[in-house]
Amino acid sequence: MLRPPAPLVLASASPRRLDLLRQAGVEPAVEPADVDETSPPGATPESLAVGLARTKAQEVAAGHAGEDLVVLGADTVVVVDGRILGKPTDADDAARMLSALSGRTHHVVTGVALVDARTGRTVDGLARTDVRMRHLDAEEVAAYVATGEPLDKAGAYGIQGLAAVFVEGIEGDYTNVVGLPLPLVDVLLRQLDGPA
Ligand SMILES: Cc1cn([C@H]2C[C@H](O)[C@@H](COP(=O)(O)OP(=O)(O)OP(=O)(O)O)O2)c(=O)[nH]c1=O
Repeated sequence: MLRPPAPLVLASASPRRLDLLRQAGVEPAVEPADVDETSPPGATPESLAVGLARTKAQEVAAGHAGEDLVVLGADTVVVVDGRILGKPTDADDAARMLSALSGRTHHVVTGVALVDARTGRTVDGLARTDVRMRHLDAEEVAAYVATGEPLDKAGAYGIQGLAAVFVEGIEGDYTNVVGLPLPLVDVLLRQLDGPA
């Protein structure tokens, strides 16, 4: 279970992140951040994920300056062949992403940032999980995309949903793949509460 030092605000519209926090015993206020998620040229997956997590958390924390709250931001990207896959723009983009992941091992990176709204202190970190996906044929990809599940998810799949069938194995934290690495959140909450 997580034990935040102050009430938590989730700076995210992701229902998966809310579910994971609830699973860990926390009922956060939800205040999605409105940030531009396009990848700047030269960004690495790690710098992008952590940078966006910080931007999301700091934007929401700015609206609560001085309040005794902890704001959590996160960003998840899928990486294959060094290429960053965010959320697909449409069904064709989703099908392209799934074809790129078919029969391969890729990795999922989630950046997490916590901001103490009272002091402005920010801590961040990232988690990485390798995911091995079995071969998917074109007809199967089309059927999966038609369910709509891939469209709001990085890499165009949900390991917690229908795509569980496609995943042969993972190396690393499962909750990271779903969108919020709970063991990392625990470490960061302790860091935020500890000496500077
Ligand atoms: C790889 C993978 C991603 N995802 C989801 C988690 C995230 O919601 C989403 C990645 O997009 P993000 O941009 O990280 O998050 P978001 O747009 O959903 O929410 P916000 O920006 O407001 O924080 O993909 C899954 O649900 N299952 C998976 O297996």
